[in-house]
Amino acid sequence: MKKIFLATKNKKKIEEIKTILSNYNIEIISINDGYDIPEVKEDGLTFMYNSQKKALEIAKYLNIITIADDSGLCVEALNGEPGVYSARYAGEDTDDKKNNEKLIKNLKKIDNRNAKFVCVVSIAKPDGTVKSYTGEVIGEIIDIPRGTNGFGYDPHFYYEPFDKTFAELTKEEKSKISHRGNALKLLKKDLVDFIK
Ligand SMILES: O=P(O)(O)OP(=O)(O)OP(=O)(O)OC[C@H]1O[C@@H](n2cnc3c(O)ncnc32)[C@H](O)[C@@H]1O
Ligand SMILES: [Mg+2]
Repeated sequence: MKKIFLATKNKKKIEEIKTILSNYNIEIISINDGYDIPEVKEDGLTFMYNSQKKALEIAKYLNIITIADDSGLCVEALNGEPGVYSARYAGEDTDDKKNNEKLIKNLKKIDNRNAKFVCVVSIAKPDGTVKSYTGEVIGEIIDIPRGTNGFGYDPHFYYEPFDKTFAELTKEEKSKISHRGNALKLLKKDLVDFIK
């Protein structure tokens, strides 16, 4: 069975990506399987740049085909912030709670709550070949958090078609409509050919 490494230190992402790629005849491995991977500096200005950098560096380091995800929340009234800085919105030594507090504070007295999650998934080979796929999902930011599933900004991301926040969805429900799910849907079309 072919092996693919998931280059992320975010265990919630690992769970979501494994859910989405579960029906393939591939073995998905990650830091949960005892691999120690170096920190990849996310110093690009775009999701695409950071996503490819993470996938390529780890593919070369481990000599295994590698998938990476760079993602974030883009809020219209904040000119697309926090964007590529989503994970460290409230500073280098931050967490989901502090990031969410900063987000809600910055949206105080702002009526326009339009936002989108963006995800760029990249798959890279140790020889430097890389392909990327982008997925998005549109929602609204609500002040009062709802739900305990998911991670990051999920409790504040209201998805109108389901009348729920992303944190009120199961992994399976979220993956069907999420930015990550949408990006991985595109990757899946190429996957078998890419890993041949
Ligand atoms: O870089 P890796 O190791 O993959 O893990 P990370 O958590 O640092 O991931 P990113 O650099 O891509 O930053 C993404 C941040 O954007 C937010 N985010 C991305 N996808 C999300 C989702 O599905 N739900 C909620 N927040 C999300 C959340 O704050 C993440 O920490
Ligand atoms: Mg990161």
